[in-house]
Amino acid sequence: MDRTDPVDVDAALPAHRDIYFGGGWHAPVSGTYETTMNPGTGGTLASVAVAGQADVDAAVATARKGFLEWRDVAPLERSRILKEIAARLRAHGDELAMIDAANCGNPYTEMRGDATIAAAQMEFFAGLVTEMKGDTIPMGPERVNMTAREPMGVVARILAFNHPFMFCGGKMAAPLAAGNSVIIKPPVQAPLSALRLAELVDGLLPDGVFNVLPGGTEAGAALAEHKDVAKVTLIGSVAAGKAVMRSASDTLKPVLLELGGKNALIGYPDSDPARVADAIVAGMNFGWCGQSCGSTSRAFLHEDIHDAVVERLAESVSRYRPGVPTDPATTMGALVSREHFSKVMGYIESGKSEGARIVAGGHAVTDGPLADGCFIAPTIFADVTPDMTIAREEIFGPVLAVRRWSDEAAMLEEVNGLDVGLTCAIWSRDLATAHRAANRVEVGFVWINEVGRHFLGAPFGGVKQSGIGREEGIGELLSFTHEKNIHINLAGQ
Ligand SMILES: NC(=O)c1ccc[n+]([C@@H]2O[C@H](COP(=O)([O-])OP(=O)(O)OC[C@H]3O[C@@H](n4cnc5c(N)ncnc54)[C@H](O)[C@@H]3O)[C@@H](O)[C@H]2O)c1
Repeated sequence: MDRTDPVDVDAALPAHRDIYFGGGWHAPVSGTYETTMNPGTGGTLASVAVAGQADVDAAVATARKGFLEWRDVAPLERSRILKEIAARLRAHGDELAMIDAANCGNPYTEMRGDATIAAAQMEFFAGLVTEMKGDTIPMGPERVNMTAREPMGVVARILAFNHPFMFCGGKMAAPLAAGNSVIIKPPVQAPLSALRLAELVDGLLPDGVFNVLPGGTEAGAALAEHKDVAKVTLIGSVAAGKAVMRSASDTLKPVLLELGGKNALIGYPDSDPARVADAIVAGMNFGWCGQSCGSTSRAFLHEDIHDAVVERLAESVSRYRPGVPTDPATTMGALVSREHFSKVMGYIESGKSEGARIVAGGHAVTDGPLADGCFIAPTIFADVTPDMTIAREEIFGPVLAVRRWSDEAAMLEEVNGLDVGLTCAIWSRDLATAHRAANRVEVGFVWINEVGRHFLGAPFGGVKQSGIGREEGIGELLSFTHEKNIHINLAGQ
């Protein structure tokens, strides 16, 4: 099946809407189900179980049993099974992409890429199973002292809504490769692709090794608090990150937090205005409505190039036009929910009322088939000042704030002036200038003359309140292990 003939949404949806753990499907103990929406049509897609404390307890117990079996599976056998999962993800990429397009509003064609990335992440970590290596410490002929890396136990992964399937498929990879069992808590707005993944993977792993608990804050908090969850991770907002860390503190479990950002793209005076304009648009991830933690949503343009760049932005952004997310021709989708749509529209109104100048967009889109969906035109504000709300808060929507600068030190101070620090893109023909700036920006990931891309193997994560820990490289695998030191006295008996 190719992109001109995508699968039917209804046919792609999972048959199961309950909670998946212990290798089977379970109705929620409370009997609670909630409808999940199609933000492109405003219609209802399905009614999905909401896991509560009792479901979390039952799931963790089966995950613990699954772990005890999985940790003893030989590494290369674990690798073989993970590669089989990856093959299923690739084989079902069309339907998974269609589920996400319908459930979270991102364009089908972009989500097709997400399914491929999830499979690639699975293959990447499957290839690293033998890299959980320890050390030996010289102790002379009578003693052996060594460290071994062991899996931790049950790992809970709580996920954000912007790439539902890619996060579910990709983030289970490292903990499973290291020999842990995994409980996925998919995003409350878009749980359906995770349920489909459970259907696809069912039977490949020992029971309880992979589990999916749809639900909201109660399920997330119960996982973070649970004494038999060895590590909890979150992809989500700064506020949720703080809540998860607080919940985890009662049992002193480690956390891995991938949180929000308000990232800068810096244009130096020697850079090419046309390239910078294209980079600004690309870095915003307008395809999925700017709903990306790494979006460079603050553009700092030197006064020598500011006007030349800004005058190109409207044309550069014109290739993104909101459309029906499930249509393969669509270049820009819908925001994930009516609630989030209203929040983003509120930010746009604040930009207008606080005196910023609209260069593009600034309004909802309701033409024809988009009438009942959550669509907003790609929006660019110029003449933004540092005190404006749109210059300071993560909007997580298709809204870009352009700043003009002349003094490098003052510009860098402003770039670093927020409590978050995830990514930064730097544009200059002079690598010394760019490298000096890369050195000074307080973030975890820097692009020079590039923007937006992730590179499998390169560690991704934030500093300050953008998070704790790194993903997408070998460090992610090792972060799901702990070191045990074993000392042997060969002459002891
Ligand atoms: N750094 C990254 O890699 C990355 C990637 C994608 C998204 N994000 C961030 O995610 C945010 C957007 O996603 P969102 O709206 O789904 O975020 P969110 O914080 O509202 O929710 C994220 C997840 O956390 C759960 N959750 C919320 N409160 C919780 C609590 N108190 N205890 C336990 N679980 C809780 C939610 O149910 C959901 O599954 C943005 O801030 C974005 O920057 C970060």
